[in-house]
Amino acid sequence: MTFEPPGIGKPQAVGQPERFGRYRVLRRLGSGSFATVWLAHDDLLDTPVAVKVLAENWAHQLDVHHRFMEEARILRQADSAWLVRVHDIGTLADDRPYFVMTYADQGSVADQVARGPLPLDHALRLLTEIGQGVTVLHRHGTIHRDIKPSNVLLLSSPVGQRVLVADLGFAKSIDEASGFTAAAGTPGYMSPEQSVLGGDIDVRADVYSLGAVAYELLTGRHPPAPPVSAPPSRKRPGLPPALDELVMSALSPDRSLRPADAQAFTDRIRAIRMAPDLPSGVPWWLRHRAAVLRAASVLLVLFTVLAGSTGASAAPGVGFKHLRDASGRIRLAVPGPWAGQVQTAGWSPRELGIASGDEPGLLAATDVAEWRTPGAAVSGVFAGLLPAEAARGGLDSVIDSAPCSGEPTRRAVRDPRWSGEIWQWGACADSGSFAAAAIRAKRTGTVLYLEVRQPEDRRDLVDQIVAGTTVQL
Ligand SMILES: Nc1ncnc2c1ncn2[C@@H]1O[C@H](COP(=O)(O)OP(=O)(O)OP(=O)(O)O)[C@@H](O)[C@H]1O
Repeated sequence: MTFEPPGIGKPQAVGQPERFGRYRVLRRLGSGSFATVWLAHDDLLDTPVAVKVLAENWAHQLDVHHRFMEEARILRQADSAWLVRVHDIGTLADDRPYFVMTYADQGSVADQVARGPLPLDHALRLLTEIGQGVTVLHRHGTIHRDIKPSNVLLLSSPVGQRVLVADLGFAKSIDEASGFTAAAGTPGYMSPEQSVLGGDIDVRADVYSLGAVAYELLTGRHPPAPPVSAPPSRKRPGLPPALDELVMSALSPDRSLRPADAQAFTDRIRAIRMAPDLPSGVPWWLRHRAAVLRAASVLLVLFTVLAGSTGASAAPGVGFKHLRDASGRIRLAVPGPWAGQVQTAGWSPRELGIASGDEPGLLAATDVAEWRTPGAAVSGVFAGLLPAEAARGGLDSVIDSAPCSGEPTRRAVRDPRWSGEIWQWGACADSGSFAAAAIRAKRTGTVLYLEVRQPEDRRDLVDQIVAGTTVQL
């Protein structure tokens, strides 16, 4: 949520207009504090565009009108590949101004981080590009003042995605900002000096926000209110110490301790990215955060979906529950006592650093929220589909860092329907045994990634879970 000066609210609801000038309106993309953004089509140049229109209830407020025009001017003048580009500007019949921008067709960085912490190399690439966008603004003599993941949009490009820094609604010229400045920004991302009414700010306010964005991309959460005392590695062990140092210095309440500007911050991110020993991927215990959060939001957690408990296929003393994921493709047989909480909403192998969208996935555990916590006394099974090419190199290509200390026992899957391998650690972080498996259906070639956590080190249970698993095409 954006912190707004008193008296500022959301724009009034408006119906869908047909056109803004030559731009044919397709649909509404969203509304901010002062404006609504529409997806439109430029029929003359045959290209989609985003059109930002000042809200009716603010059209006669001179300072808001001025700020809106200023946003368009800065973006036009800066004219950078790392910023949203402004192509045109106009006025509606009722005198409201609008400006026409590049349409960012891949959502925002906030959408990505909502799925969980990002693989390190991906997070560093995004930070480099965001830093370049903010550097362009600083060179132009502008402080953004509201850098956050939802204001960083993504555009598809021939080599993947490109970052576009957007929403300069609070931007201020460096010359004006040294005097009296109204408080503005978004809690969680704004520097301590921005929340002081009348305080003076400089480009280092944006450096603080860059630090906050870095913290969120790495840990999945924005930092606590300043002063921030724990580095991101506290939440995500294994990060390079130089990255911890950079994020903590950017988040320093004393701005003289921060990197001098966006350029200095970005140069240090680049140097960390180039280090030969940079770890990749996301530690295994962070992977399911996204799935758990998504499940919580759609209330899929906390009950067993398809019951039908039977002891027919069980090991002595163990009754199995048969479960199915939301897509209906994965079926699992899980020891009944472990299936107290079930989340069926899928997962994203992207969180393992594998290029892929959301895939079917299922987690059944005694406590789904603790699944990723090392040392937690949790038992259960996770199963998620993998793109076939991702597992071609076996488990080596899926697990990038050892989830437990010591060497696992490795064995091939012996099952009439599945091939693949299982790695099993007998004692994992003092919390029982952990097994990981990448298994390929012999008939269809479908690949499934499995994890089993259990208090004892029973191979027979892992084998039975594999044997009780089916995947529909
Ligand atoms: N160029 C664009 N391409 C695609 N979507 C855009 C573009 N510009 C803005 N949007 C989307 O339009 C919506 C409104 O954007 P806007 O910048 O007006 O406000 P906001 O950032 O959501 O809120 P606030 O200004 O209050 O912080 C957002 O969902 C944003 O992602």
